[in-house]
Formats: sequence, structure tokens, C-alpha cells
Amino acid sequence: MANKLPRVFSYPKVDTLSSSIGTYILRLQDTALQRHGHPKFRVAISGGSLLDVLVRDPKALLLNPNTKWPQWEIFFADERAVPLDHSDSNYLQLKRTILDRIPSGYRHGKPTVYPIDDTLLEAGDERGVTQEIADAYEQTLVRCFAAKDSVKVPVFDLILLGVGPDGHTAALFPGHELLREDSAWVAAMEDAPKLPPRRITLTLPVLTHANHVVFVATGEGKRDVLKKVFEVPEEGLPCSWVNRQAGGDRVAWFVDDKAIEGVQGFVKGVL
Ligand SMILES: O=C1O[C@H](COP(=O)(O)O)[C@@H](O)[C@H](O)[C@H]1O
Repeated sequence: MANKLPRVFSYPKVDTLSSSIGTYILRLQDTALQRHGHPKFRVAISGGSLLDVLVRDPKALLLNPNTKWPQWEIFFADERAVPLDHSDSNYLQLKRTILDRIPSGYRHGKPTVYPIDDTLLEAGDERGVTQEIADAYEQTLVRCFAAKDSVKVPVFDLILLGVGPDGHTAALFPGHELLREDSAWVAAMEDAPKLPPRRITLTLPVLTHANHVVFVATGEGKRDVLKKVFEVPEEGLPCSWVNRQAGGDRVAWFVDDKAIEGVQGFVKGVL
């Protein structure tokens, strides 16, 4: 599986990409809900441009009656160590783009969301606070999935990831020591090369053991990094690691034509 070429679903425009990724995610939702002994679809989301793409066609997912929102449990693939109402917060972005827009009284209700514990930030700017937030978030995963001694890693039904132009994904940045983390489920970083510097992130073992990983990349600014991911994977960018280690049928890329133009080294996905 791991050495199969990655599947790339590409679309001329972000609107059509948004419609198709909605269809894809709902298929994963239905499969997961049928497979589990419990009625939960466990998803980890990222920040950045991803959420805007997901709601570009609101009927695809956000307002689709087939989206079983109350059965979704939403976690964060990465989060910034800022208050939940701060403009850099991925939670705030999720709230504005999705949570607040599921109409109240809508028959499908709201998902259960697991944000970071931002009260820990009250300890001030001291180093160590980000680690505390990461540890607390790992305990959230332990409570929701299973104790660390009974499972190697929590297995998400779906992890939705973006890709930075530098190849970072979640808060795993090229060349950073966190890429070698192999025991924590959630790691803290104090020195992200992109602002804000303090972040927490799911680690590579968690990202690569999800049942499904979907990357989203749009726009010309992502073309160079996609070329590296598909044509020079040995360069070892964080997104390439996830792509290769999760591999095969578990990873799908949703991109627009601007991002993928002239790139080779993948198979074209068909829904
Ligand atoms: O900082 C972040 O950047 C990446 C990529 O964002 P994009 O706007 O270039 O799509 C994102 O996936 C990550 O969650 C976020 O914290």
C-alpha cells in the first residue's frame, strides 16, 4: 500500500473542489458510522485555508442534510497556543466557518468539539505553558479514544490537513525536531517558523495511523510544494512523510488546477 502512487482529485475551481470533497467526506462519514460500534465520526481538522474550502459550497457539507453533525467529534490536528477567541485560534476559525453557521434548530444539530484548554494560558508567557496545553490535549485524546497503554495511537476516522508553501502540515515544520517525536500523541512547539510561534500538534505517528487522511491545497502558491511532494518525496517534507507513511488508499489530495498544473507523480482520483 505505502508505495502506491498518491491519489489526487483535481478541479478547475475551488467551488467544484468544495462540492466533491463534501461528497468524499460524507462517504467516509457513512462508512465510519456503519463500522463503529459507537455512533461517532472522529475527525481532526487543521486551520489555514482548509475550512474556507470546505464551506465554499455550503450545500456540500455545512448545510447538507446528510451531514450527521451531532455524530461528529471534532478535534484539532494543530492549534495555536492562544485564547480560543483570538484571531489566530483554529478553534475560532472552525466556530466562524462551520459551528456558528449550522442553523440553530437545524435538524442535524451541532458536533461535539474538543478545543484546547486555553485557561492554562493564564499562567502567562512562561515557557512550559504550551507543553501543558499539549499534555492536557493528549489527555483529552486518552479520554475519548483509549488509555495510552491499551492503544499505540488514537485512530481518527479522518484527518483533514493543509500544506504550507514550505511543506509544513499541522504544526510539523521542515527540519524540526518534532518530526522525530515517536511517543507523544500531541507535541508542543515554542518556535514555529510561522507566526504565532507557540503551537500544539498531533505527532507523525498519529497523523499516519488515521483511517483516512485528506490533504487540501489550492492556488498557484502551492504548486512548488506539490511538485516536491509528488516528484521528489525523498526530500522528506513533513507533508511528504505523512503522504508516504499513511500511503495508498488511505490518503487523498484535493487540489485545484492552479496548484497541480505541471506536477507529475500521482494518479488521478475519480469519485
Ligand atoms: O499555520 C497553518 O498552516 C497550515 C497551512 O495553511 P494554508 O493557509 O496554507 O492552507 C495549516 O494546515 C495549519 O493548520 C495551520 O496552523
